[in-house]
Amino acid sequence: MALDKRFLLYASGIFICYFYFGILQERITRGKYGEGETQEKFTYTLALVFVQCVVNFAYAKIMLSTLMKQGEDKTSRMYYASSALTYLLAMVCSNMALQWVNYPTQVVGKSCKPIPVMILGVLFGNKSYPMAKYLFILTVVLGVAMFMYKDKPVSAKQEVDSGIGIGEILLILSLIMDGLTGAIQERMKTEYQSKSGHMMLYMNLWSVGYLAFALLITGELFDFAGFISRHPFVLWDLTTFSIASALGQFFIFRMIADYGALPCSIVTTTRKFFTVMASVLYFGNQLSGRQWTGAVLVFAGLTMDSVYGKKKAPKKS
Ligand SMILES: Nc1ncnc2c1ncn2[C@@H]1O[C@H](COP(=O)(O)OP(=O)(O)O)[C@@H](O)[C@H]1O
Repeated sequence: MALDKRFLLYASGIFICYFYFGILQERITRGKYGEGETQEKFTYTLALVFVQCVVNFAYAKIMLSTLMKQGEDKTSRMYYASSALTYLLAMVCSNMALQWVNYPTQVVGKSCKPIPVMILGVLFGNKSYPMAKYLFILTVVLGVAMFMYKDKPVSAKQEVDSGIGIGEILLILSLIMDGLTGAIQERMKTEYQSKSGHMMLYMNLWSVGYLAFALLITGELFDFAGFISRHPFVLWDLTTFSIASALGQFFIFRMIADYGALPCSIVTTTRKFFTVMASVLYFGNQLSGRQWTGAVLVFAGLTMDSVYGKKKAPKKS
């Protein structure tokens, strides 16, 4: 992973925008709306992702017709249609998983993202990496997972550990979808030299189409409209959330187009690690021994990767 100025700019953009995105996402989805008997929760995942994709699309459209003209796009529409589907399924599966596993488990699970991105990139994205890179990425992922994993409080009632359940299966499916999305994006780049703005525009356009269909079929659109009319102030949070999402995704697509899906997933995973680390330190908590080991592994893996991970393996034909 080359650490030039542009890379650092994109990484900072992702860190800042998704930090704000995370706060708003939690405020919207965990907030309580109304008082007493009529109090309700926000349960409109499809609608939330729909609004997000509409704003992402609009942002890409505005950028492409003003500041960031990127010329003609020859990318196969099949690639946009399929990557939009895998990108949506990844989000839907990880959200659905929350019905069976708790939030920290979901974050730890999803922090393995660089692994499927790497493996499926090699299998389906025509990518190849030097052997050492696998080791560095594994070190980073292991470090992040060790850092984030929460021991169950001793006083809590021991639940029967059922091993792999529906929640875990959904997380694995979500990771596979993330890996496929990255692999298709790599193919777009090598076969059509697809540009960041075009990828953002069309992936979100297809997603809006799929989601509009799903919203109508499930009837969620009407429930969501009712919710908005009962709690119109949520529109403000939805707007700022979507703007953070569009700005963040802009950097994500720049990162993918210029550096690839794997460096992008390493940055997003490292971002989660830093967010948790900042909150531990901010609240004056001590890092546990396991967390220290995790942090050392993350830094060691990232440093090794930025120093030695650059060498390209011979390209597959
Ligand atoms: N390869 C990608 N292509 C398009 N959008 C992406 C990609 N990777 C991440 N994103 C966007 O960034 C958001 C946050 O991603 P990330 O930080 O990796 O967390 P997670 O996937 O666990 O939700 C995703 O929900 C998605 O909207």
